[in-house]
Amino acid sequence: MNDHKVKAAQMAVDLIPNQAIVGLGSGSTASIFIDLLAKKAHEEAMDITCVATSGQTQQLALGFGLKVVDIDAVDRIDVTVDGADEVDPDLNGIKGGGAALLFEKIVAMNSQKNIWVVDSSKRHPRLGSYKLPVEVVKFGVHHVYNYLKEQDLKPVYRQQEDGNYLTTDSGNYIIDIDISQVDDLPKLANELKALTGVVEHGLFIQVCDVLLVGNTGEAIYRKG
Ligand SMILES: O=C[C@H](O)[C@H](O)[C@H](O)COP(=O)(O)O
Repeated sequence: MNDHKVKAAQMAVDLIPNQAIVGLGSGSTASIFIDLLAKKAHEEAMDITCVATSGQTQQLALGFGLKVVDIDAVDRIDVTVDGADEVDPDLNGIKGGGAALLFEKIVAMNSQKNIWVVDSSKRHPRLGSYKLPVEVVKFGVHHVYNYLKEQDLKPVYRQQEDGNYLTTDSGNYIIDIDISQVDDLPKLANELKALTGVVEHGLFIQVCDVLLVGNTGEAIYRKG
């Protein structure tokens, strides 16, 4: 296990109160958080209810003995802990490296508080080093691809190891685009959302409330 990820995950576990309804993120750092949360919940006999952001996370959490319910079985989510692929100084970020962006965003947007757990390699002065995942329904996907290409966003279909296009938990494809030359990211986010066939994108703007950085031990709070 990566020590920096463990440290960030442990910092997040320390912020989870008893009787919380917790959104569980996806990815390697979120997985460590889930492991540590389950241990704490067991040791301290905490009453924790969880909502998962992917099938993989759900299986993992159930395997650790956590109580996981459907998102529509709860009226609120107190706090969600998730990883990120890239984070800027305003705590805006790119997510979806593990293709879980749609459920992650749904859970995040319905959470009272969003905590991201990262190491400092994820922090960048501006977003765009990491490719932005765009989740697109299969029907007519190539037309969306062509449009993104025309916009000079250098689209690439996300593939599995066997060469087939990766399919998300919702049965969609992922197209990764290059946003390194895009200045107005909120405008791009709106344009992508308005594009027919696009289900979601991995730009998370003003979503993260607290960034926990494992290797420095920092807790950075979003301003405003
Ligand atoms: O779809 C995946 C998620 O957005 C992850 O939270 C993100 O890719 C970060 O994952 P990791 O903690 O493994 O770097």
